[in-house]
Amino acid sequence: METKRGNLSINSDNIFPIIKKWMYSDQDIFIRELISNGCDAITKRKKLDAVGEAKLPEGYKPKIDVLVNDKEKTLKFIDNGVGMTAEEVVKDITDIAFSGATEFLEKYKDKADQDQIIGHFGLGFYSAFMVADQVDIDTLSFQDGAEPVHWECDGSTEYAMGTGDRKEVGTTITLHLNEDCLEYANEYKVRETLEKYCAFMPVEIFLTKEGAAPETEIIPESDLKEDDKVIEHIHTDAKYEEKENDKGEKEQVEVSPARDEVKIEKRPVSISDIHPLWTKQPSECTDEEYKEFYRHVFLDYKEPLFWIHLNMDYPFRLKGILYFPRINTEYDSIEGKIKLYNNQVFIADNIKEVIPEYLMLLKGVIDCPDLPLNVSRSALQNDGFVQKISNYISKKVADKLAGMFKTDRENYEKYWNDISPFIKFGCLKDEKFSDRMMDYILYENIDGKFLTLQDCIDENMTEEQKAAKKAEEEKKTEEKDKKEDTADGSEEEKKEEKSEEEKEKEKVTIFYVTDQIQQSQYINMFKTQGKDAVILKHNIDPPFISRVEQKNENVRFRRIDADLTEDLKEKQDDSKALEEEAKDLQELFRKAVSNDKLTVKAENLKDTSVAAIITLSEESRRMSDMMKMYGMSGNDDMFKPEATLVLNAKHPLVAYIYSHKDAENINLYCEQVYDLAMLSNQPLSPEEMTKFVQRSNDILLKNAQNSEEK
Ligand SMILES: Nc1ncnc2c1ncn2[C@@H]1O[C@H](COP(=O)(O)OP(=O)(O)OP(=O)(O)O)[C@@H](O)[C@H]1O
Repeated sequence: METKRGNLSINSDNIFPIIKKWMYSDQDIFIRELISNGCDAITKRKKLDAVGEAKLPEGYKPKIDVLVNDKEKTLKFIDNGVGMTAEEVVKDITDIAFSGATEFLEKYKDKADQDQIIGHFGLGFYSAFMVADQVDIDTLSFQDGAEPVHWECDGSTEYAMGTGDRKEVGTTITLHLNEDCLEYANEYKVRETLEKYCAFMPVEIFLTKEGAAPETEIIPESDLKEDDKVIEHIHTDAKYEEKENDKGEKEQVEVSPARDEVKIEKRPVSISDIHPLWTKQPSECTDEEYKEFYRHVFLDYKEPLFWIHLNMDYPFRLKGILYFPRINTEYDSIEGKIKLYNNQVFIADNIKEVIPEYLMLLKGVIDCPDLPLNVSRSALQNDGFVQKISNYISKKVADKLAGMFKTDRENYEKYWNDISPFIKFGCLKDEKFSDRMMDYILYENIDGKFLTLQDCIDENMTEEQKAAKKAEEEKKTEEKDKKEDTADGSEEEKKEEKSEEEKEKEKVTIFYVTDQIQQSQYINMFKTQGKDAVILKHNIDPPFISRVEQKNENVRFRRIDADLTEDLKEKQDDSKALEEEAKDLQELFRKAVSNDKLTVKAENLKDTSVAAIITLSEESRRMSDMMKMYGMSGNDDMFKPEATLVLNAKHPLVAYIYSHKDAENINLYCEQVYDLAMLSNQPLSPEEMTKFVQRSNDILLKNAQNSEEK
């Protein structure tokens, strides 16, 4: 073939500077693009063979070799795919591919920053010019009588094409690396990039350093395989030693047998696993395989809790595995990773347009060949199809969890504390997921048992609420029966509007604990009176319970120190007297602790060991917690939750204070009682703590002196 010179059909004088600059951020994708082209060419060749249009040679093994050469500063991609004829090189490379690249750049060059294109698909062959000053193609088509072609282009708009010297069908792309990109002549850099993008490509990929002496290994002759490149056969004779036998005679004993071994070139190991686990049927995969895949892909040596194998063919194709990772401590930040693939080609991590946000906390792989990847991220966001994918994944996760709840409750409970942050976050972020999951949310109670919301409601309903519920149900059935009896059933349904007060009355209160140590006094009181509370101590819980309250109008959550339920108090015989007592005590305590806004209540608590406790109004505490979370509270007292000091009128100390209001040390006692109640609710400030310790010492000293006087 005569050497032909031609012009690339492009508008811009030189698009390569644009390619280089524009793509700078993830330059390494050229490796993925060139390997993908090689894979496509191999797939085409196999297909042509399958339909009888081409014949694969005996023992054909599809593969792509990647050769790095740091001396020559080249990087080569060699495939044994279909190859190209001269006409095809002109048509596919100089015309089509180039116009594709030009169009691509025209479209996206101004949007590069804010509107990144997913995975930069569509740039193809010309991405090689991001790192190379010159690119050569050496190719031989599978077609009968095809001549080898050599094509080269130095990054200007001109190219040269002539007869090449390739002997076998397939294509070699040679990149003459530019001075700024010599890192791609480094074996380790290329290996790292191949592992990132090509770890699951459907064709085996082998990386070799050109010119380096091959590594060798010695194996037993019996393990030799047909493909092994033998360097030498090694025979080692058996070894004997002279030893004395039982009879005291000397004899030759064999100490190591004769060996036949071979020195071979180290067997190449493919960088790609061509059959990744997600491509298999879930029924064919073992637990060990799932765990091994997880370790290998995420380099996380903590075993995952469980996983979901996604496998869908219709209405779109999607396969993948999502793992629920184990969180070590409640303080571990949860950081997941979802790797997105398109036909086993890695696209990117954590693409929030496709994967529901809360699932990013999981770890996993998703392969969706139908994803429109050559569009911008913002377009993906508004794409109905992408939305469907996201919904499907979300539904699958909810189904799996619901299934586990129903059929494997024991494990579900075991994993609950690990998985609940994901689930609760999901409920907050995704309305549908929340609807699907609400019945399967567990609440661990103070005895370590796991309850559903309905269990919590049932156990916390007061007798009045139970009676009211029963009455309402009976009324409903009666009305239904009546309606059925009326021939035309036309009677209009009368809906009774409930007043706010009625609604409030109907609400079942579920108490919760956020800190088992700090709130232990309250927990003990609850336990003694046979009352229950659930533990909700994760950061996600405050917004989560607000969501549950919104969704279930008849439920309200109160922290265990929010209020005193009637169950903890004696049936009051003389509330008037208690009110009077509270009034006097309030005056006394306000003066003693120098806080004229302090609210003091007197109650007859059943638990006579408790002298005083603090209650914090739920609303003001939630507000204050929220302020703290957003770092807005500062030292401002305005956001401190409203505290009430509840004194147990039945406790002898409280009774003493009440009946000795004018005693000499009464302020000291009041302050101490107040601080002790505070201490069982929250840590004291450093100043408060210092005062408390000093005062405790004073009281002890006074007590000691008194005993001495007696
Ligand atoms: N290694 C190869 N073997 C055979 N043909 C090839 C090879 N590399 C490229 N081609 C041909 O050149 C064409 C253009 O390649 P290019 O990578 O620019 O775009 P593409 O692969 O068609 O699409 P994409 O934009 O998704 O990469 C290919 O469609 C193919 O016909």
